[in-house]
Amino acid sequence: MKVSIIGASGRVGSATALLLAKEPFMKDLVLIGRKKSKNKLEGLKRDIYDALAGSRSDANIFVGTDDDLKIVDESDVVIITSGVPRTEGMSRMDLAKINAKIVGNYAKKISEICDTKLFIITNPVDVMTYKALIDSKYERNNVFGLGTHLDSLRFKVAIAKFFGVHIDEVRTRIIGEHGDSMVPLLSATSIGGIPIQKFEKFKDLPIKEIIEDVKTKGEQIIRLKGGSEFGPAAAILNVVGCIVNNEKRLLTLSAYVNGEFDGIRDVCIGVPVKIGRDGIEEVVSIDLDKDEIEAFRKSAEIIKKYCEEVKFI
Ligand SMILES: NC(=O)c1ccc[n+]([C@@H]2O[C@H](COP(=O)([O-])OP(=O)(O)OC[C@H]3O[C@@H](n4cnc5c(N)ncnc54)[C@H](O)[C@@H]3O)[C@@H](O)[C@H]2O)c1
Repeated sequence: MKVSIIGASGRVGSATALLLAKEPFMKDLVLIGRKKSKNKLEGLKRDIYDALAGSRSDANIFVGTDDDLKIVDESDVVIITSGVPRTEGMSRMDLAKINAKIVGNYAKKISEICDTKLFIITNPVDVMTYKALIDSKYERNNVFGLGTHLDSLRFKVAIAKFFGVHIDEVRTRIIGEHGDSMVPLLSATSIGGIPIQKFEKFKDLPIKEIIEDVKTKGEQIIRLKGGSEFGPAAAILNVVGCIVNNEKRLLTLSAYVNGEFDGIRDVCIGVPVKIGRDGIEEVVSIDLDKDEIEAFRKSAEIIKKYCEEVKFI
């Protein structure tokens, strides 16, 4: 398996590089950054090789810059994490125009080099996924973003802690924008296969507080330690693992929807997708509660407005 990470000198890129390099499926890992990041990437490569030796893993690591992007040729997946990150007090959408130029430019250049899958992490991730899809002109199954997968994991942890159960017992998801308008799906939440509403403790679940905590988790981490890295990196690894092992898991990623959900069209947004060797193999259309579909529609409208704004820049 060959995976390239664009923006590998950054927080999320470097944490992802370490996790991926340790996986037995990883053969060639390419770390890409701007020219000025070259030394940092060389240092990262050496550091990861030490970590691999210490954990009895093996992979080949290559370093490249914007000037030699051809090194990504034949990648199974190209992960894009490049961009200006949020600082305290900024919303993810504040970054849309700045980051659209960066992501769009990489998407176009990569598509001129090879056929691959583009996996977008840069925020606002739904808008960036749309931009990457438009500018790469790849088929829609080959372009997807981390979407609300990380938010869903955060929601899962909160539910597991409240009910005092192992995290694997909880199944849940959040759809919509990776941002303020995200939509937690209680209708799709179960513990040990039992709908959450059937538990006696459900009536005491502080759902509003939990959702607010999930929504602000990224901001909390920025305030406390500068930015998140391990959470996103683990979520990214989940997705790459699904592709490599053709797992066909239903994850909540940012995908192009065109009518699968209540007629919402031409936008990239967090939805349940079946992910396997061919990337997004299906956008899984599900029956939502009335308030959930209304909230999802609003979320799609917010993202769509920004997609229109960045489409041609
Ligand atoms: N989707 C998610 O769940 C999620 C989670 C965490 C972070 N993010 C996003 O991922 C992105 C990276 O976050 P980070 O914490 O690693 O940031 P970072 O600042 O640590 O790294 C950013 C990377 O982008 C590169 N970069 C910056 N400006 C550039 C430009 N003009 N051209 C090319 N490359 C440029 C930097 O050199 C660096 O490699 C951000 O947009 C952040 O908001 C998304």
